[in-house]
Amino acid sequence: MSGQQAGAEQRREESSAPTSSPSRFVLGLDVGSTVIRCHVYDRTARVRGSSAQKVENVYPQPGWVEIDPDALWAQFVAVIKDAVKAAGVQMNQIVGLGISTQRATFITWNKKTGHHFHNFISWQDLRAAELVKSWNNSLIMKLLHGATKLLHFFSRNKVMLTVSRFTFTTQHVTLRLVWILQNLPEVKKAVEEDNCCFGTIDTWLLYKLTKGSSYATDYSNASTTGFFDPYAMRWSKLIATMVSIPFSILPPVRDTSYNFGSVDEEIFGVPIPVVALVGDQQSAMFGECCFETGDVKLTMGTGTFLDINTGKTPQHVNGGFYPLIGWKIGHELVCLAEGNAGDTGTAIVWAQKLDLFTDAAETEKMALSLEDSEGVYFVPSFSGLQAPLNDPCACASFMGLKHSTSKYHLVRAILESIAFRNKQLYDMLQREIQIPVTNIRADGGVCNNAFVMQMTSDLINEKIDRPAHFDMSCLGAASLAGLAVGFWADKEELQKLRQSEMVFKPQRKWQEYEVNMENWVKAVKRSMNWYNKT
Ligand SMILES: Nc1ncnc2c1ncn2[C@@H]1O[C@H](COP(=O)(O)OP(=O)(O)O)[C@@H](O)[C@H]1O
Ligand SMILES: O=P(O)(O)OC[C@H](O)CO
Repeated sequence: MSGQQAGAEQRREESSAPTSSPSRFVLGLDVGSTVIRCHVYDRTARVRGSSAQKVENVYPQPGWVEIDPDALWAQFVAVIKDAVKAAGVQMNQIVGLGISTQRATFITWNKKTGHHFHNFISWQDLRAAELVKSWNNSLIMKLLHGATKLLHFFSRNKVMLTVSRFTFTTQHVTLRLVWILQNLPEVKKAVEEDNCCFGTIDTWLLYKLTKGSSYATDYSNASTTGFFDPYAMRWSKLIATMVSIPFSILPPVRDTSYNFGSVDEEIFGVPIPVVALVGDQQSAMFGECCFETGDVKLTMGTGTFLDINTGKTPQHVNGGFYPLIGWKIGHELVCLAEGNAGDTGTAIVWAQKLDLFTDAAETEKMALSLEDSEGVYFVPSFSGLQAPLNDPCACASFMGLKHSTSKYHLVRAILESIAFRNKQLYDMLQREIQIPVTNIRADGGVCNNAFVMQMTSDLINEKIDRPAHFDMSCLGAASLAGLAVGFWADKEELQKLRQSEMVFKPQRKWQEYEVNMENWVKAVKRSMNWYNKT
């Protein structure tokens, strides 16, 4: 049954329901890299109850980042129960569940027993760095690039242009999955016996929630794996064949707002329909109501993700920004182009662990208490540097430390580095995407920070709108779920419900930052290729 069909049924049910029937709500969940949270939304999109827990990443070796699936499952169930309790409502008042997830974090499990073969391998994990390097320098890639460049020259076909510029990254699932297939004998054996399931977090949660009766992902999540073809809208035969990923382990891909099946009654006591699966950045885009071509959102959570709505067709790859499926709802297909920086909130969390402050909220005042960072620069690169530099071997570093450097300077340098990365990404967007930017909307935990917001607005010389609630991934998932069950009629209704808290306007000319930014770029360059030398 499609999301729209489910919606029609729900609307029918509501119109015949007695007026005294209890209020209904939808749940929006976001499984982030730092926090897993659930909000209970009413019809006005107001949050009626919430719950959140910190996600515990596991670091078994330098550069490896994993999540224990059993711990994640326990947290997922707990935040739902706690949020519903906090809202003071009953589980049977929940008409739909929408799940937004960190993308490209994956797991494999035994098809017969449902037992996982290993922890989730996070999108931040660098174990495939060597594979990435050797594939990108391989003869096959050179031949592929050469052949498609030639084909593009004669045909002007944009798909050929995209393939001619395609490179692997550690953030893609592709070569991390290849690493698992090559290094875990148990997985290899299961694949040979056709007993292996692959899934990103959404797929695995759906499988767990439905006790194995539903196995699927959605287009937005699939498009972030690195081996999905957004032009043909199916798993990429070319990439899967090239790196030997067996098709037999991949889930079917469905619409984003869709009836994926109901939660097994044993879990929450009632069978709640799972009616949206969506990648967190695409979800934030939907929650921000970035529905029109040219709408931009800037999410600053664990990482920074800058996305632009590019309309119905995927953009060709031009270096840094990559094409993604935003969402598919029936005949409506929205594509995005995205650029990212891997370490944003991670830098804040790291500094907090060092006791530079006790609460992230303090960082804003600490930064504002100084005129400048006194020539101290921070390079936010715990998981390498993404576009435009694309260096998985870059190190995180402070440069320009002096006897007079205090923790305040360090904190200010960290916040400035986030704004500098935003400027780098925005410049890249303007260079690569030939679509005029309409609105820019920010979200994610770090957008709480007015220092980072103002400096970003100054640097890019644009207004940036901050919503009343920053958990746009939760709201997006809830919105997509709500549309599927007729809780909300259409996107126009959602647009009317959107609340802006503040608009940051440029106050200083970007040239005032020019010298600082140049010095920061110098620091970034000096941090590059570090782990190759040591
Ligand atoms: N006022 C603040 N200033 C700077 N960082 C903040 C502030 N409030 C929250 N954060 C950071 O936001 C991050 C969490 O953002 P969130 O969007 O919830 O992450 P994710 O969805 O990736 O799990 C954390 O690293 C936290 O330290
Ligand atoms: O955990 P987040 O919210 O920073 O998002 C992670 C991204 O989805 C990775 O692609």
